[in-house]
Amino acid sequence: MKRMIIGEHIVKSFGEGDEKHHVLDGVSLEIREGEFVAVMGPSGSGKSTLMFALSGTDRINEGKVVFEGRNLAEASENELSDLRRTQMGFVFQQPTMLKNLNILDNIILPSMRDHRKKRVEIVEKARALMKRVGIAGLEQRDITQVSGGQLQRAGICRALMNSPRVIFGDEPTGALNSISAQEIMELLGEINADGTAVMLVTHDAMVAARTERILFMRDGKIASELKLPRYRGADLDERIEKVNEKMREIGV
Ligand SMILES: Nc1ncnc2c1ncn2[C@@H]1O[C@H](COP(=O)(O)OP(=O)(O)OP(=O)(O)O)[C@@H](O)[C@H]1O
Repeated sequence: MKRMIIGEHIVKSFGEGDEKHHVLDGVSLEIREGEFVAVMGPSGSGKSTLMFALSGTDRINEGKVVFEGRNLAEASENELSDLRRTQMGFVFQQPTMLKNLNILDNIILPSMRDHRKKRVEIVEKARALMKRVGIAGLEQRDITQVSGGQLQRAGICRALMNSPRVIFGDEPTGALNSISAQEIMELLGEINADGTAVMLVTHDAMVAARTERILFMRDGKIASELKLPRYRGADLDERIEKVNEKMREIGV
């Protein structure tokens, strides 16, 4: 598979002088087209910061991030925001949705900024996605009238509206009970199987065990990596055990 994102010796620091702290301390990695990757590691090890660096959400201090052949350091803020909107989807622990809009309008909101598209086409796409993720019929509900799992599905629809090349997820199952979490992972697995790369930050070994490559971070560096065969619905417990074993081995 072709390389999609290349990170070379990424340094990201916060603070000044004596207070300066390298949150990412020379991280190099590659994400290939269609890959399913998880990032694990202790709290504060730099997982979310890495995701923000790779997605061009945050500028880095040193090193390089190349997305689809494009050096992000050379892109303007507008170009970065276009790139994120058209090529990337984002899913967070709690989908940030507006209370005064119903589910459908929340899903289509970011796409409505693209004036080249007609509302009717955008709505049609949103309805198709809602059907695909199992929340057809909830279009007119308020965001307070659906379950956490349903809201996350709506967040995933929103992330898929522009058919991104990659979905970045920061603890996408973190606010869900274990059944909903499994269902959301099932869905992300299907989206990945259709060719969209997925990169998830997680503390949950069950989540990581469903991916095919797990990066373990410690102190702003990638301390280790675990590769797994593509998950096909069996042996999840064994996979979880492999993840836990690796974490014990490297002490994270
Ligand atoms: N904007 C910021 N300003 C200052 N420090 C920051 C900023 N963003 C992150 N940090 C610091 O960088 C470190 C890494 O943060 P990051 O959120 O990447 O960790 P994480 O591994 O994702 O942690 P968690 O699992 O708790 O979400 C933390 O010490 C955090 O306080």
